[in-house]
Amino acid sequence: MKASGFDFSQVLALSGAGQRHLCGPRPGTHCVSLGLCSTFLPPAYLLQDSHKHFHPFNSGRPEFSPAQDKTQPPEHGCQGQHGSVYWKTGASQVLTSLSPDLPLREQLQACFSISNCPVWMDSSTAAQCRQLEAAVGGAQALSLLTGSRAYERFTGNQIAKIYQQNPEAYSHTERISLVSSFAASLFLGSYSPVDYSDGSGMNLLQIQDKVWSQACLGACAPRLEEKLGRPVPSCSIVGAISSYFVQRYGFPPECKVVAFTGDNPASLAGMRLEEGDIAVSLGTSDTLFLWLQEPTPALEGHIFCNPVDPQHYMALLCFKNGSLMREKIRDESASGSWSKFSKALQSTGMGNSGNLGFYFDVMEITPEIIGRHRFTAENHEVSAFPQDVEIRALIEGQFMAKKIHAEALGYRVMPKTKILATGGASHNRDILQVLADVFGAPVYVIDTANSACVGSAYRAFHGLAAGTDMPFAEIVKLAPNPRLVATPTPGASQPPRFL
Ligand SMILES: Nc1ncnc2c1ncn2[C@@H]1O[C@H](COP(=O)(O)OP(=O)(O)O)[C@@H](O)[C@H]1O
Ligand SMILES: O=C(CO)[C@@H](O)[C@H](O)COP(=O)(O)O
Repeated sequence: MKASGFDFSQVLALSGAGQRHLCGPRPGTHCVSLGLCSTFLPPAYLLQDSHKHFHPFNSGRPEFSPAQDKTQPPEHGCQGQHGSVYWKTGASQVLTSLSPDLPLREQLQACFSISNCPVWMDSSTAAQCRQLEAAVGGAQALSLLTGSRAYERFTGNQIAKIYQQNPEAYSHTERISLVSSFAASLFLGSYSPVDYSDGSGMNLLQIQDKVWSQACLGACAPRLEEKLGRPVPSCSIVGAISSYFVQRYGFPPECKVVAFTGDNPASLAGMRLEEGDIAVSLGTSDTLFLWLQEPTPALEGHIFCNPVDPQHYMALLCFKNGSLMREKIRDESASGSWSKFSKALQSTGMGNSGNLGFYFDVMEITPEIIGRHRFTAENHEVSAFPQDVEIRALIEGQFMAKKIHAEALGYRVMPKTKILATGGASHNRDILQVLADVFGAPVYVIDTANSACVGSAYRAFHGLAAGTDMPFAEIVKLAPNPRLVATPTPGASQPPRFL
């Protein structure tokens, strides 16, 4: 397989992202960079339930076979960051002695102490968040320590809830994996450590010292450190491929597994972000991230350890009302058609004649707010807009919120700033034009919208070379440059005429 200027057929490393994008192994190659599950891991294993939970190994769907690899669409469940998997006492022994004659599902289905595992869309842990913040001296103190104030989806709070509501299941848990380290564990045939970058999405890791915070662990659940294992740098080789994959699927025994990470850190690697750039991922959620030399934790947004440079950091803002909200407005105001949605953007002007809207059908993360709010140029709140105005109000409102929140964290659009767009909605040029106009900066896409997937491939190369101290930039220097798709319309940064 060749992609992005690299010949991946020589790669004997696996590196993944807890995400649904994947380049799986293809006949005659040894490479793999993968996003969690999709076509390679049997979708059945990680089937997702309304984005709230996923079920390791219990969906009853057909077992993976190499033939299925070619036919399964890469859309079946899995999750991004923050999801967790609970291995039952004794599971490690099963994992290390898998028979290549049997499917994973058959052998592992009894290995989990929790069958419906929480994923990032679960926001039911507000009480645990308040307890965690109180235990470490408040939201700001927690943010300084772990890079984020307490967030409902962050894994420490999810673990705390499981411990409080189901102490028996918790006490029968010998290991807790993130979705990313869970997938790596399958390939290793033993428990994989959590990497620093995905580990930063747990409210448990001291992002500067790269160790679990004893105060946070103690506030969440007892004996948690031993269940999590020691975190490792994101570019660590965590071991060799298990004999199960060698014998059953023909992986070369020399194949190494590089620590898996979350979808957003993997995307940062895939987009080869440079200082001053902003990456905007328009997936199920909308996320915005950038490379930071120094951490600047705040009460809004997150600071994670950087996945490709252990000395540096990345910032991330997550907006829950992203594509699913756009789909709702598309269905209501554009008869379910993206092309009609685009026409509405083309037929309305920048600034929407002063009409402004904020659309949060589910409780938003940044900021915590729910409901639809529409305002006319005269600042009157109204309950509806004409269809075309509604569509532009949604898209302009979404991007204005991103810009305002990013600036509150200290981001500044610079003359050399590139906006790198990825995710499903980055296929839509008209949406990207609004992005360019609101930020006043050019928008680029990389060859594939699956930046997390390609980032995992780069990380695999980087992991193999890490012992040689080769910087990530050197690893990706042959990759194609991002493609310019939208530049700000002249006058976009001027105050609108209707004011
Ligand atoms: N042409 C389009 N215009 C706008 N949005 C689109 C378009 N095509 C796909 N999408 C959106 O992309 C989303 C999926 O993005 P993707 O990056 O695959 O998701 P995930 O976050 O699950 O990886 C869908 O929810 C869909 O609304
Ligand atoms: O919670 C976050 C980031 O903190 C989300 O970005 C998840 O990582 C899921 O991403 P999508 O699959 O919805 O894009």
